[in-house]
Amino acid sequence: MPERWSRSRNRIYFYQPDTKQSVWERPQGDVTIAPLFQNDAPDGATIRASHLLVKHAQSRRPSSWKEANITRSKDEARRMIDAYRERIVSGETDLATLARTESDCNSAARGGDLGQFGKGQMQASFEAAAFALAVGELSGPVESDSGIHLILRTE
Ligand SMILES: O=C(CCc1ccccc1)N[C@H](Cc1nc2ccccc2[nH]1)C(=O)O
Repeated sequence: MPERWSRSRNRIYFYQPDTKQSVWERPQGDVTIAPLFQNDAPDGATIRASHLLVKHAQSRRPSSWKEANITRSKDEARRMIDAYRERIVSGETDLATLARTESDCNSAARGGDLGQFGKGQMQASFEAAAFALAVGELSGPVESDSGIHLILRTE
C-alpha cells in the first residue's frame, strides 16, 4: 500500500498524515500525493504549542543558545529527534523537560512553549503540522527551514 502524502497550499511541502511527518522535498518511492489538504481550524482560530527543535548544517540559522556553530547533518538531527520522541512516548520524560536542555530554539527557556499562535505566523510546514494535532498530541518529525521539530499541541 503506497504511503499517502498531502501537499500544502502556499510553499509546496508534503505532509504524511499517518506519521505526521512534514518535509519540503517530494517523497520518493512508492507514494501517492493527495491533492491540497485543508486542515480543520477555522480562520482566526489560535492554538498553543510547545516544540523541541534540532537544527542542522542546512538550517536557515545554524546557530543557537546551545551551540554557536551547528555542523551536524540533517540525518543526525533526524536520529536525535527520533530518539527524543521515543523517550517521550515511552514516558521516560516529557517534551517540556527535554526542550529546556536540548532544543535549539530560544523557546527552550520556557520548555519549548511558543504561546498562542494563529495561521500565517509560523512557517507553513510547522503550522500545518501543529494545526493538525489534537490537544495533547505529539507530532512526528516536522521539517522546517529552521531544522527538525517535535511539536506538542497544548491548547
Ligand atoms: O524563530 C525563533 C523564535 C521562535 C519563538 C516564537 C515564539 C516564542 C519564542 C520563540 N527561533 C528560531 C528557531 C525556530 N524556528 C521555528 C519555526 C517554527 C516554530 C518555532 C521556531 N523556532 C531560531 O532561534 O533560529
